[in-house]
Amino acid sequence: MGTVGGGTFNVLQRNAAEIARRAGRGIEVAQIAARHVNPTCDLGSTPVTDDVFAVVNNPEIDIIVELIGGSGVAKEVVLQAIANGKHVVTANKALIAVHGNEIFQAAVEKGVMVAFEASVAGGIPIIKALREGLAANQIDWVAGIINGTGNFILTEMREKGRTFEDVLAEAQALGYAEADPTFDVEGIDAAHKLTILASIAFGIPLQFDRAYTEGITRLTTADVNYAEAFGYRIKHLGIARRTEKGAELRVHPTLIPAHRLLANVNGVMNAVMVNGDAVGSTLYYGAGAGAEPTASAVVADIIDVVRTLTTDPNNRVPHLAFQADLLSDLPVLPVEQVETAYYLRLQAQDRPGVLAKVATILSERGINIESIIQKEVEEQDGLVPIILLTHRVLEQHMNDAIAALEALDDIAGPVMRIRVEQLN
Ligand SMILES: NC(=O)c1ccc[n+]([C@@H]2O[C@H](COP(=O)([O-])OP(=O)(O)OC[C@H]3O[C@@H](n4cnc5c(N)ncnc54)[C@H](O)[C@@H]3O)[C@@H](O)[C@H]2O)c1
Ligand SMILES: N[C@@H](CCO)C(=O)O
Ligand code: NA
Repeated sequence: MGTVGGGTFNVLQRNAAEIARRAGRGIEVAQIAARHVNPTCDLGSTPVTDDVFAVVNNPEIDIIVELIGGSGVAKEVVLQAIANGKHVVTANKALIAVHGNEIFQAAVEKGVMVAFEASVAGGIPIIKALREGLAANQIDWVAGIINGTGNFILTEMREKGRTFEDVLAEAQALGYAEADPTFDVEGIDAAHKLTILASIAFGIPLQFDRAYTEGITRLTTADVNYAEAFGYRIKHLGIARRTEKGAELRVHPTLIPAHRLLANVNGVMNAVMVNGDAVGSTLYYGAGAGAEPTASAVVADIIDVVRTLTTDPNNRVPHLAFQADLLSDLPVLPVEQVETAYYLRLQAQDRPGVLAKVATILSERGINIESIIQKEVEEQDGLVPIILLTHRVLEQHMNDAIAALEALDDIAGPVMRIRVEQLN
């Protein structure tokens, strides 16, 4: 009965009549396990226990809705529910991304469903869209803003000049952040969600440990402003792309052209772009976190499960969109094998010839400069910033170039690098 649990209870009560008309039968909250009753809920006579396994083992119950979070007791709850022949609905992306292969296998063996729409992009029905609406397509890439807390922080910093810590505290108070908010700001939560999206898009097993993850904590206002000067915005994106060599799976701050719709997704809103070979580019937008937006997805899953109760278990929509025995072994590429364009910001000594040395290091590694800004103003200690955009290059060549740049006497401190995507 936390944020999402309370929201789910309230939506189920408020919309009970509409939900029953859709599901074909009433849906009753038979029992709740909670440490504390959520003060937004009027429980009436609904029984509450503090023993979650009392619910999981209650023979009167058909569907267990797991809204605890994490991979501790939540994993036990889900596996025990499956073992007891109950269907499961969860919002827990950490659990699905890390233990989903095991959980789905157990569910298939027992002939039960595990539904997890709320786990990715909150209320946006992106799993439904990918798994069913786009089932005709070969999906080429998926790119999205899939952490509400992080996007809220970046938006408030950019638009109102607020500090990182101040906005994070507000996101926590609003119920957007994970129990451990480093999951939000270090990109772990987004990597959990991207792992799930990539599996459903490409038909590969869940491989969270292969995802490349970079957070937003190192971004500075200067980078945000320089990006704008080049006509870009910085967004924290999850990107999954199918290439001939394998699948890219990466979460990192990204410069995207300011006119793209994704660049204009602000606050706690999420958006996911999906590119399919038949449909082209499609975009899904909505609230990525919060009690009732997330409950919207949880309740939709409950309705889905209720409608499917009478379906032959062998004939249901597969958990990962593709038949469980037909997943592909397309490898997830190490990030060094990923090709992107780059934004680089260097702190250079204000002496002649520095720019030429920088250009030489880049060109020796086949890296073309697209545009460059060299600030006239000294910022500090005789240093002037050089900001440049490159054409696309393999990450391993860029790593090599950055190491060479950082070794120059004329360059002070680490080089700031942000990947650039055109998303077309
Ligand atoms: N908050 C959001 O906007 C959002 C959006 C999408 C998905 N999610 C996911 O939903 C899940 C829940 O998130 P939340 O924000 O509601 O978290 P929360 O911390 O508000 O709620 C979790 C609740 O679980 C309770 N709990 C913990 N252990 C328990 C136990 N053994 N028995 C009974 N209750 C127990 C806690 O007391 C708490 O009330 C997480 O997996 C989260 O990642 C959250
Ligand atoms: N902490 C998550 C909740 C939604 O999954 C977010 O901010 O996006
Ligand atoms: Na969703």
